[in-house]
Amino acid sequence: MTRSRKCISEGESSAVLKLQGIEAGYGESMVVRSVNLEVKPGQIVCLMGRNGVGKSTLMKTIMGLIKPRAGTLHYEGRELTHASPERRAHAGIGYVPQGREIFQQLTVEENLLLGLEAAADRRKKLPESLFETFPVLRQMLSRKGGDLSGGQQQQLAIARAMAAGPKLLLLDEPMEGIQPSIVMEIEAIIESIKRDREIAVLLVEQSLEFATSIADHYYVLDRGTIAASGGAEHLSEELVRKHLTV
Ligand SMILES: Nc1ncnc2c1ncn2[C@@H]1O[C@H](COP(=O)(O)OP(=O)(O)OP(=O)(O)O)[C@@H](O)[C@H]1O
Repeated sequence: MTRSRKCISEGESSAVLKLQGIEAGYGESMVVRSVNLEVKPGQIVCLMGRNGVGKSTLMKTIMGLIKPRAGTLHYEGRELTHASPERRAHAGIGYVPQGREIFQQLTVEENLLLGLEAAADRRKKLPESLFETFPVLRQMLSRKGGDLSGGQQQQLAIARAMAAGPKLLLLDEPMEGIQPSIVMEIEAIIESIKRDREIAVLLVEQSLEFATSIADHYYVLDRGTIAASGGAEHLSEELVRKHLTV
């Protein structure tokens, strides 16, 4: 008895993100229901599901942009269920929303410097490692964000979220609306994050092929609840037919 309790508490403390019974929605409508989800340090976790099932709503709830109606959120063992988005960012959660939302009129450098505002150590200088992951951005520091291609803007959005050195990165459909040739560049960036294992990633992604090739773990959301989860090697055709095809 004592032994099993110990195991449970060790499991809890090792998660970088742990959601228990999360419920969230808009006005009268409940979109996300009873969601339990866990991301361990350095893991790549894929959140999958058809359009409109609540993936973005869940990501916004994790970032604190939508207040949960029930449930708890722990980040590195600390409860942040009711913390503001700013507090979560300072704690080490980086977020790249669907559609990127970079500042079109600001330069690449200014966009990146804004990302530093979330840094817990109030650093003023962009880390050199950022340009090792995103070499293309170094040559574009003085260009306006809006002048970059779709793929470069996505890189900028991810780099901005990484500038402050997060421990958890939330990526909401980073490949959406990007040319197939550029998709590979974004995939390579996520692969390099995985290689370093310093940042855990919760990734909304529709491509089964990519999810199976990169993720450690997957969750399938169906009408707001977790319909399936497991090691990414167990993502099956049957599961896809049942929960992912339209
Ligand atoms: N601001 C909002 N106000 C009211 N309802 C919303 C709002 N945003 C989303 N919804 C509704 O919540 C539900 C879930 O939307 P959400 O964007 O979370 O789904 P999703 O799984 O991310 O879909 P997609 O893959 O199309 O982005 C949908 O029915 C949507 O219409």
